[in-house]
Amino acid sequence: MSLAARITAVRGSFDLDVDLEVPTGTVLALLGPNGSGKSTVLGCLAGLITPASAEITVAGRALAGLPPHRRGIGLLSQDALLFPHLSAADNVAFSPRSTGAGRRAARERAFYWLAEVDAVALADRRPGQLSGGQAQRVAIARALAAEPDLLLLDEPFAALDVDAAPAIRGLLRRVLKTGPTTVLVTHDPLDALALADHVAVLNDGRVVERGPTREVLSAPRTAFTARIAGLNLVAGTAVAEGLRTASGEVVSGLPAADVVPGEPAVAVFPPNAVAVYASDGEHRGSPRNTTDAVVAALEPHGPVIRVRAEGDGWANGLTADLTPAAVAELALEPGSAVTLSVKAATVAIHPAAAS
Ligand SMILES: Nc1ncnc2c1ncn2[C@@H]1O[C@H](COP(=O)(O)OP(=O)(O)OP(=O)(O)O)[C@@H](O)[C@H]1O
Repeated sequence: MSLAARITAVRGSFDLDVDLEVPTGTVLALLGPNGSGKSTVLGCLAGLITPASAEITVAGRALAGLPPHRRGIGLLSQDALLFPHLSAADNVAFSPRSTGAGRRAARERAFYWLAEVDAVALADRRPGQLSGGQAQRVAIARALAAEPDLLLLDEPFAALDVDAAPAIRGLLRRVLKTGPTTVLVTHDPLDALALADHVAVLNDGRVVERGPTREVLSAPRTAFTARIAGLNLVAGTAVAEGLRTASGEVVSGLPAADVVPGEPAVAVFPPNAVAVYASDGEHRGSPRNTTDAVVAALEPHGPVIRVRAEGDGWANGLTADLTPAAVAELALEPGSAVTLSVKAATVAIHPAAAS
């Protein structure tokens, strides 16, 4: 059920004007800094905020003007917001019950979804007896048990502690593979990488960039997106020591807890983790994660110079931040041959959406 939306909204002195297209069954991440309008977009889609104007269709059905409960939308926010007086199973069964399912059918559907999120053992507990991560599992089951045409995720990991977040992120990645059309709001590019097929970058109420997640985040076309993303990304398949690229090179790094060997993954590291050496045939630095490249461009970036590299294999498109003095010492200019080296300890390996 694809989503098409064109929304304008005014909140005090803030105005929003966005259009979004999300193909059936895919995940769009809305990425942007605080106050850029992400929650306003979700609120308008969900029917919780009245827009100035809105055309919203899901699978050709017009939603604007419908009350929230008739939109066929599931909403998952930072906090699980479970009904405190109901057990986990009854919280999940509430969704199908509210759309007309009988008691037994609703309970069956609740247990199906509790099993999907590995929470059957929690079925009889009240929300007060659940940890934050457990409650969020139940909330995911509740959102999906409604079989929504459109799922809205509002910073779903923001309230979880750092230990719980990777498991929930992994769980969402699994259920979203075959899940409904989804809009994910986040300010964390890693969430977008893990879950989203496409991203739209919001700034000050406008979409400033959009496209396939990896493409946008690894080669941002606007300085604004580069500031948000600001990361080097190398895509491939997770292996024990890190990641193997499509051309067979291995990038060593530290896998996040939810990385599964053999599954799509990205290696992520900041530009200031990349060391640049003159290419004199001698590889210095760590022998791992060392590759030859050519300087494609040099751009001032605040107090540093950002060196953009091109080359065969994983060096292509990497950026490195150097001091002006280092750039002068190495006599770097476009076309200079260099060797790049990245310490494995600075490389994080994360699961990635498959596309
Ligand atoms: N009730 C309100 N009245 C007036 N202005 C509001 C109201 N709610 C939000 N705003 C303004 O609307 C703008 C967009 O807010 P919104 O919450 O959509 O941004 P966001 O990208 O979701 O931010 P965050 O990441 O902080 O949640 C902000 O400038 C905010 O100050």
